[in-house]
Amino acid sequence: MAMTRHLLKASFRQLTSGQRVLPVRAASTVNVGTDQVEARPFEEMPGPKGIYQWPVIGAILHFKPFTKYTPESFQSLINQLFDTHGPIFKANFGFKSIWVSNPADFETVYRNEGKYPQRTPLGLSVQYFKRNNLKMDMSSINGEEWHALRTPLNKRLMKADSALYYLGPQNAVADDFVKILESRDLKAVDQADLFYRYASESIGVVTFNQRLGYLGGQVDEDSERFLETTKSMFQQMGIFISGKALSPNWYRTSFYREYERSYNLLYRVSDKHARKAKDLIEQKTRDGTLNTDEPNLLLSLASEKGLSEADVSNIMLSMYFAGTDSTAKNLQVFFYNLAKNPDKQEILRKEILEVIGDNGPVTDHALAKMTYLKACLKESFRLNYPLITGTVRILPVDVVLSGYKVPAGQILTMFNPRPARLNFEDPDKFLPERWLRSNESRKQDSTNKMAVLPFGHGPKNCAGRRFAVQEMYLATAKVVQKLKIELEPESWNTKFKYSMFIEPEKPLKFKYSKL
Ligand code: HEM
Repeated sequence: MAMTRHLLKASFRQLTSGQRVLPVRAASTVNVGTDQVEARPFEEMPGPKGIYQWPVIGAILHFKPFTKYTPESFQSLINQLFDTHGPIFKANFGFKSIWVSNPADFETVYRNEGKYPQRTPLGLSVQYFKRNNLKMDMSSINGEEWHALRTPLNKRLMKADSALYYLGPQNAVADDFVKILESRDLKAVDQADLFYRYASESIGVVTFNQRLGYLGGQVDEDSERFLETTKSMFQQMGIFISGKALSPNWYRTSFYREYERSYNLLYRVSDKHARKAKDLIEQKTRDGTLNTDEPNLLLSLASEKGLSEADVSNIMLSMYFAGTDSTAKNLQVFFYNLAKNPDKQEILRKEILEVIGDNGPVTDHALAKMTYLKACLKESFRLNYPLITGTVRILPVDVVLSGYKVPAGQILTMFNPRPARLNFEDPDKFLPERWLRSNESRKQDSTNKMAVLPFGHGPKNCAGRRFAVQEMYLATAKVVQKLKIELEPESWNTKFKYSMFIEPEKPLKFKYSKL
């Protein structure tokens, strides 16, 4: 029954706790995915009814001991509800939301999200910002406030060279990663840590314009604490999302206080880096060497007139934080899929050796030629969807989804893991070929581009997607170039679970052998 108690705050607490949803504009327009006239009323939308709609108790009944589901197997519960109710349903997991699984509906949602797309923030972080009287971080805010931060960032990110600019330093990070794999007898737990260090070091090159030292060499005390703190914060967020901590909405629980201490440290270190960037800008301005067209993200944002030092720190911290656990965990899953499919790994190795040889760097030209590498990553995202659900939106207008009228202001969760399976032939197989242009059946498989959206979509999509894939391409190309990735027998049939991102139920044990 302990689990039951936790589930009072259940898997969707991030939606319910202290969330701040901006007021929805008047639902004057009806944007339809199907004909509005024929659409069925919202009230008729299927979903668990009766006692399942009751506050609190309704949520509890979905989970153990009443069913076989736990917060970690939440995806399976949602899949079962889709099997029962069809492609759209409404449910109350402590908070009313609409669950959407049809890619055509995703398209309708994104088409109608407007200039300021709204997503529900994590309640735990909202409490931190409120209590500390701080501007919320970029990924937690909506509306004009969000737009003011995201617009200058997008101006840079939309340029083709925004990520390519960092290829040189990020190649060096990937080389260090390979050296460690080559030289150390790694235990499973060390490996998870190493992936985390790789992702943090690589994104640190972008957000803080420097090597932080996580893969050896010099690391100062602040940076090491920064790494440990971001890691433990993701664990805390996982605990919070699965309902295993008391809500911090009414008083500052010890769990919340620890989270607060962690966030304070992140801000302190991030502010230090932003200040350093400002100082460098001032020095370059004095020297006459400042080039505002240089695609260096930190320096160009720091020289943007409309952004304060605190804004720059906010953007960069959001990017850094969002770019650690996400990339680290998904890179591990990618390696798992390559290890499980040695024939595909061999095809990939052939491509890599043909393009960059056995010692060459990964240049932008090389990346452009590595079509199989890109297909492999896309397939890994499809087979093992990176996040627990897919993203959330609250629309400012009424829409029609799967034939039902949906009023503005509803929380819509786009359950991407489902079409990522159902829309593809042989969905349980790792088949990168399905993404290649040369593949005959590709047209059919990709008829709906919305079926696999690991980075969300639209103006509020993942701000770091170019960096995420670049870092994953680099690590994979460099490792596969030099080493064979295999799994120890005990990891061969690993099951995956979700906290925020996908992760193995037990630490993965890889084996690397020199070619
Ligand atoms: C495999 C790795 C990653 C995955 C699967 C991932 C996925 C996502 C998803 C699904 C969203 C929500 C998008 C939406 O609502 O449409 C998101 C938001 C975001 N991501 Fe990522 N992400 C990854 C890596 C990164 C990296 C490396 C960075 C930073 C360099 C980053 C920065 C962000 C930021 C700042 C947001 C919030 C954007 C906003 O609200 O404007 N992510 N990510």
